[in-house]
Amino acid sequence: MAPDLKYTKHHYGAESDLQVLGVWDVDAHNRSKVWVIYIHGGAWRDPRIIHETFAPTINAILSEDGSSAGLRDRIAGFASLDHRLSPHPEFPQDPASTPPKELRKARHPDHIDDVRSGIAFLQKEYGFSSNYVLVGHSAGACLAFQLVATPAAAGYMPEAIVGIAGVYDFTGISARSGGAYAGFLTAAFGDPAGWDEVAPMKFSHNFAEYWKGIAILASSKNDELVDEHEIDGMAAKLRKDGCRLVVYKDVRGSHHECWEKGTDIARLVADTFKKIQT
Ligand SMILES: N[C@@H](CC(=O)c1ccccc1NC=O)C(=O)O
Repeated sequence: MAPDLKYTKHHYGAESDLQVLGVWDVDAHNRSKVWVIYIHGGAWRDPRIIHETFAPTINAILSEDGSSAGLRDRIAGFASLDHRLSPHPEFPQDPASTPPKELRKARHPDHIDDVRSGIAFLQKEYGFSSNYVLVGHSAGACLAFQLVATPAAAGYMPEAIVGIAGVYDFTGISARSGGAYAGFLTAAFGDPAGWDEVAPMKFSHNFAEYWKGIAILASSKNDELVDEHEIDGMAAKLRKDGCRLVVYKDVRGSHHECWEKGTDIARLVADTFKKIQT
């Protein structure tokens, strides 16, 4: 797992074993350098998709032969966040016998509260202010945009968000899935009547109001789980709000292949570094 970097696992919360994050130190205390922070996907509930799934991308960014040659010198470190998860019917837990810290019973806003706490923990430790690129896959991309939608996070706004295969419109994707996604969306966000209020594509406020960063949205034509409506709708919302936006639809492979391989996410991060100041 990114073998030439020092890896440390930190607990940023005491309520759940999932309130942890991983740090891969490149030049962590150099405040002129940029952090790359990852939020995994897994539909807010999949216990198999955890912060360590960022490792292939880190390796691809550090490999000098790809699109990211020379990038290492600009990077302070990599961090990857876990957050509390919602219940998953394929991984049932008995509340009577499961230790409270292991029980997956999160419901919005628990996931986003944890993302905010995790980033606050990193800020306290390393003080990088806005010198970070926030990368999110699927549900993680949704969480990244939820983060910058609230003024409470103002001190910690990222210079850029890279959203890959993101889920941004819960009502829309649930309808297009023929109801197949209603289970995990309800587990994460409760009654469908409240979904639009918390879905990034449906936010009533303007994204550019609190966040001045650049949005990079990416998708794969071969994504079997998240269709093109999600990226198109989110791009339209960000464009309407006047955000700086770049859209890439050239990610390869199935929904989960991009983080399993890491090379396409590495390329997106490298392109993002070309667009930011630091
Ligand atoms: N493996 C996941 C499914 C999943 O990740 C997913 C399925 C449909 C649309 C988006 C998904 N992931 C988003 O984070 C699960 O079954 O919980």
